[in-house]
Amino acid sequence: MLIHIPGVLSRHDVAHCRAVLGRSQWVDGRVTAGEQSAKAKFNLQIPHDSPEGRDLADLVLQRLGCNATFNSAALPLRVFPPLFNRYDAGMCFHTHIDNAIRPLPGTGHRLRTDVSSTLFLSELDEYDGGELMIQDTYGTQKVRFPAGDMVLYPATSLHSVSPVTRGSRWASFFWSQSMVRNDVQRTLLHQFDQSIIETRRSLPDNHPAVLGLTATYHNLLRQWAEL
Ligand SMILES: O=C(O)CCC(=O)C(=O)O
Ligand SMILES: [Fe+2]
Repeated sequence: MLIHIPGVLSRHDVAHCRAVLGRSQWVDGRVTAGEQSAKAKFNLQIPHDSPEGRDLADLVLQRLGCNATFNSAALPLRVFPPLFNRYDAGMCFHTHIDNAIRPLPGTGHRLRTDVSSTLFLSELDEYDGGELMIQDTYGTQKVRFPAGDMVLYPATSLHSVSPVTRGSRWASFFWSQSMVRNDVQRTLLHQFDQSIIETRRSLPDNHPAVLGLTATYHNLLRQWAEL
């Protein structure tokens, strides 16, 4: 399922990221692409081992850590340090699938990419085109959100970024390994969590219905989580 998370970064955060990115060295985006996607990828990136890239990745990780919707929807076990990309006019990323397994920089661990994310850093009126096109079971979804907003989608989806025809589209993108690998189970848990939150608006936390729903949520997570 596609999930839109508004306001992951504040306006101040977005301005800070853009100022730092504006004075950073951009390189060909193919540095992190797999064999097939390298042939499909025409964009620019900040190297993740650059000091600017690391500082901004830490900022995004910090904001993700306290974002309740991201934690409920992705149920992250490991998060790849966010990368930063840019598509100037004429740039695009043709249809591809993200690599299933990625080395986690500097850790000796690997990460299975269950959930893909794009966190937008450009406002909608700053560029034309540049839609993230995600193929899911309901057809192709076209995604373009305001700066600071993020989309989560199953990493199993074929996706592309349509050509930018005016301006420049800047974003952060990364992958999460989820405690719950299966997208259907993960989506059910997220919807269940949202229903519990709704129920707690009108019932006290010690109400038997709230206790029962909370117990079932945790027991389902216990059944399905892999650590
Ligand atoms: O720029 C985006 O929104 C997506 C980037 C992407 O699909 C990738 O780098 O694999
Ligand atoms: Fe991708």
